Amino acid sequence: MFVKVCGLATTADIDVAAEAGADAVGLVISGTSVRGLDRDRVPALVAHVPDGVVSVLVVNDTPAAEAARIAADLGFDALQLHGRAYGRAEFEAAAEVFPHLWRATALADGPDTRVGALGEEILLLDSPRAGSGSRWDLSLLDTARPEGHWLLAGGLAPGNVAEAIATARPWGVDVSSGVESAPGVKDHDLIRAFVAAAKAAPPAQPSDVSARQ
Ligand SMILES: O=C(O)c1ccccc1NCC(=O)[C@H](O)[C@H](O)COP(=O)(O)O
Repeated sequence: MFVKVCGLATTADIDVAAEAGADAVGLVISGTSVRGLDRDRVPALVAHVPDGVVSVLVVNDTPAAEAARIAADLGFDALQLHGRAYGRAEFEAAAEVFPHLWRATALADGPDTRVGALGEEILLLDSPRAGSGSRWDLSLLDTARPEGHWLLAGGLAPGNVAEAIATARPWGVDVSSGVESAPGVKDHDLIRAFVAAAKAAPPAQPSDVSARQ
C-alpha cells in the first residue's frame, strides 16, 4: 500500500513520515490553505526529503505552468494539481515543463476516472473540500472505480484507514488532517500510527508497481 502524508511543515515532520515508512510526502503551496507554506521555506524542505521518498508539490491556486516550473527548479519528484481549476489545457501546459503530474479531484464532480486521462501518473480521489478532513461517499466508487495508480484521500485517519482501504480498494492512500493535533500542525505519533495501519491493511491491488520514475 502506497502511503502519502500531505501538508508537512517542518523537517521534523518529514523525518517522522520517512522513518515511519511513508512512500511520499506533500508540501502545499496555496493562498487558501492553513498548510500553505511560505515559498521561501519550500527549497529547504524539499531538499530534506530523503532518497526513496517521493516529494510532491501540492497546489490548488497556482497556475499550472508556474507550479511546474517550481517543481522542476526545486527538484520535486511530482506535482499534484488539485481541484477543478486544472483541466486538460493546464495539464498539457504543465507537462511541457515537468512531466510527473498527479491529478487530484473529487468523484462527486464527475471526473474522468481513468488514470492518465489528462496525462497524469497518479490519480487522487478526494473529498470536494480538499484538506478539510471530510470523508465522502465511497459507494460512488461502485460505478466509477479507477484501475491502477490511484490514491484514496479525504478524512482518513489511523482509526479508519483499514476499513476505508477494504471498501475502496485503492492502490494507495493520502492523509493530512487525520494526522494533525490542530489545523496545520502534524502530530508525529498520529503519522506513525497512520502509516502503520495503512501498511498493515491487506492490499487490494498488487504493490509491485512503483510511482517513482
Ligand atoms: O491539505 C490542504 O490544506 C490542501 C489545500 C489545498 C489543496 C490541497 C490540499 N491538500 C491535498 C491533499 O493531498 C490532502 O492530503 C487531501 O486533501 C486529504 O486531506 P484530509 O481530508 O485532510 O486528510
